[in-house]
Amino acid sequence: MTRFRDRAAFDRALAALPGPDMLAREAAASRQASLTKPAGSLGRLEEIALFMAGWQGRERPRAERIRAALFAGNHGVAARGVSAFPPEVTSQMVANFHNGGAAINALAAACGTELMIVPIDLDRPTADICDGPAMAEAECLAAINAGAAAVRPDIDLLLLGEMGIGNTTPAAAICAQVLGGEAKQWAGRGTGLDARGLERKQEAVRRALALHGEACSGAFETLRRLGGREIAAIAGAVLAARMDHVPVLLDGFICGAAVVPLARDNAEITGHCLAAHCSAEAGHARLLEALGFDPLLRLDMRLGEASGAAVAAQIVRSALAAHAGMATFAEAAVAGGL
Ligand SMILES: Cc1cc2ncn([C@H]3O[C@H](COP(=O)(O)O)[C@@H](O)[C@H]3O)c2cc1C
Ligand SMILES: O=C(O)c1cccnc1
Repeated sequence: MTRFRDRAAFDRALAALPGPDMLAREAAASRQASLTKPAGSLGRLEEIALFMAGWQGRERPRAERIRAALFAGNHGVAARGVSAFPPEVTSQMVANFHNGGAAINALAAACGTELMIVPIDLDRPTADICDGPAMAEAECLAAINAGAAAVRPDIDLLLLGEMGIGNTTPAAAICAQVLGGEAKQWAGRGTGLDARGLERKQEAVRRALALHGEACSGAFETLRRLGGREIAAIAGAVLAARMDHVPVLLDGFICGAAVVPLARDNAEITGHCLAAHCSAEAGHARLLEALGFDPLLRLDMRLGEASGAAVAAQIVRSALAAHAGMATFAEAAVAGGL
């Protein structure tokens, strides 16, 4: 199924976002108030349980079917030496994901999530964003739909992540374009660039903004000009998840940057998303603040691949285990507080 037939369908979906099921959320809140603990004593775990209840439409939300969707794409701008690694690492890592040898394989197994790897046209890198738009309209739409195709309404929680050598450069360009600020505030060391590499990366972001800035009129056009296939796929998955009432855990800097153009068009888009962690990439803390996210974890991770989301999924599991499994004051014959 193609979720978005054309750019207009994408725009329409973004303009008409469904909200959470407030009745289910209220039912979950009354259950929570009756559980054998001082009110509020499970802190953010309580908020997470209510968030999940609202988006799943269940008083006792589930974490049985968790899917990590990992999108991969290649980037023309990588030829400018903006990454510490060569572009062929993208497809080599996709092979590694299939063989079970990457960090995300271990972390997804540790928290019992299904792992879906979606390489998108790896043999056709996007155009260099310093020279022209990253993608043609049809290519961007196809990438957005590849992201949307990873979403099913029966998923309890969707983790999103990416792999694409060079992709912190388009991510930084998107942030600088939509959120403002200097290229150097958004361009970080990525996979471990040295000082000269960092200068090349900042220059690439400046050139991309000078070329595309005024033409980035809305979410689709910003993703098409400055993004990449895996970035557009994440944006498509976030929007499709909202349409299907599937809660989302966003991974790191690149994943967050994919949401930034959507949030400029409709700030409500972040409602069904949690930020898994604050990565060590330079611009991530500022990005999270701009989107209004308070990340679940701060572990100085800077990997991508949905790795931070897979760790944070354990916290969501814990929140739901307490919410569904605890006894009420009445059931346990424990005296209630004042
Ligand atoms: C072996 C390896 C595994 C990775 N897994 C994720 N990334 C991460 O690094 C890349 C972004 O950083 P930059 O913009 O500096 O290239 C993305 O592929 C991201 O997912 C990796 C990078 C490498 C080298
Ligand atoms: O924040 C991230 O997820 C990240 C940072 C650097 C490189 N790859 C991913």
